[in-house]
Amino acid sequence: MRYLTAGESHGPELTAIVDGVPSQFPIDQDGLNHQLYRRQQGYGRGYRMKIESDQATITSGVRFGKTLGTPITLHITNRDWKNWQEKMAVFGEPPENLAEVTKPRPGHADLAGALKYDHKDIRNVLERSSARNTATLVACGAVARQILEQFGIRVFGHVVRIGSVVADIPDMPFVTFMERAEASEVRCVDPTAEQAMIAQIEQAKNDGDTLGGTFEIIATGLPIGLGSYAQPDQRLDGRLAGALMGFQAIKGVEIGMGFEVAERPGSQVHDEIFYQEGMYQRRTNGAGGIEGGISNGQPIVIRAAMKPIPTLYKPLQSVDMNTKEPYLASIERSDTCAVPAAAVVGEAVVCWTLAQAFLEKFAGDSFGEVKRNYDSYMAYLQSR
Ligand SMILES: Cc1cc2nc3c(=O)[nH]c(=O)nc-3n(C[C@H](O)[C@H](O)[C@H](O)COP(=O)(O)O)c2cc1C
Ligand SMILES: C=C(O[C@@H]1CC(C(=O)O)=C[C@@H](OP(=O)(O)O)[C@H]1O)C(=O)O
Repeated sequence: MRYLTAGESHGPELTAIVDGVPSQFPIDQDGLNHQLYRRQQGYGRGYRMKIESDQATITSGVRFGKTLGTPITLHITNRDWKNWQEKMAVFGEPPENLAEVTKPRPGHADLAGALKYDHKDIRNVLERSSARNTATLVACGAVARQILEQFGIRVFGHVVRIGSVVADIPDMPFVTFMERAEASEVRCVDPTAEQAMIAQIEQAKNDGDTLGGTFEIIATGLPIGLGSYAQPDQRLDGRLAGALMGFQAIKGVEIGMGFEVAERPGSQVHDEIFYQEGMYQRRTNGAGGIEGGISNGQPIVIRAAMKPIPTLYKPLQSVDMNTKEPYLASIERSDTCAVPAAAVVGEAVVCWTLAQAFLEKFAGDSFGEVKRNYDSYMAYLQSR
């Protein structure tokens, strides 16, 4: 399974082509749109999220609700396009009053992108480097999620930290945990931390500043055996870390115990193996569900660190690329904090990566064939 995405932040639409989804798979369009809706929520986002109401329209690869086994095209309209038609016209001359963006924002793609692609107007960079594209990642991830759900695999994300506020993670049933995060304005399961996070976002907004944070993604119900140690690019841990660092502003990824493994002796890191009730069992999950680049049947647990939003309403020092004179960086309409949204994008890219590895292991042209391969492997595992 693979995808390509396209589209500018203020262009007419975003597009994704998803290839390799087996045939005869039922696609739930409301399910896709629900994931897009979730990405738009979260305290700290800017005015753009009030303009948009993301919906995925499918124009190929699905007939009467079921996949054909051929490429699926997904479109997401940019409602804001109507305000940008002249400035973002595909053909014709630039309008006379066009204000070019020439003062790169530290932390954004502006300077490196303008120099690399020889753009004088930084808008030509920011339109595509913008995290608006994460809507397409969520749409692709939503297709992947629907495949995983058919096999009892669930993927869920929640916010652990925003700025200096860290959530206390309570021990509670998984379903309650998910419900709590879903109901929280910052996707945080700790109500005390949630209030402190909101206060800190407000403070940053008033100060013209921005905030980052960390989120955790948990995937349950995975079979043993996704990914491989055979080649570096087949390792599931590397693929998941790459997927998370493959979208805007993610600067660090930890799996399981993460960086703590460096501090502890082996006896306090590795998960002992037991054989009980006819199966192999673990009592701990320091490995975060992956050993040797392969899923080991335990929940996969990954955390990602998001840097603060680069556009500051109280801008940082920069340089005008036309005059080389010192200037404050340009201000583009912006979010103050997008960690809750990033957690939803994180879920989506994890769904995608897991579904991709799943379909490599249980490959089939039709959904029925995938299911037969899965059932037969699960029966085989019972015999080991
Ligand atoms: C969901 C989400 C929303 C974002 N919103 C903004 C924003 O409003 N303004 C901004 O300057 N950066 C925003 N960013 C971050 C930039 O897109 C990102 O920092 C930039 O593209 C540079 O890429 P890098 O951080 O990976 O180096 C957002 C990121 C995500 C994931
Ligand atoms: C549009 C989205 O996020 C955008 C990501 C973003 C950036 O620089 O990454 C800048 C902002 O764009 P705008 O200036 O149009 O408000 C965000 O709103 C979205 O998440 O759908």
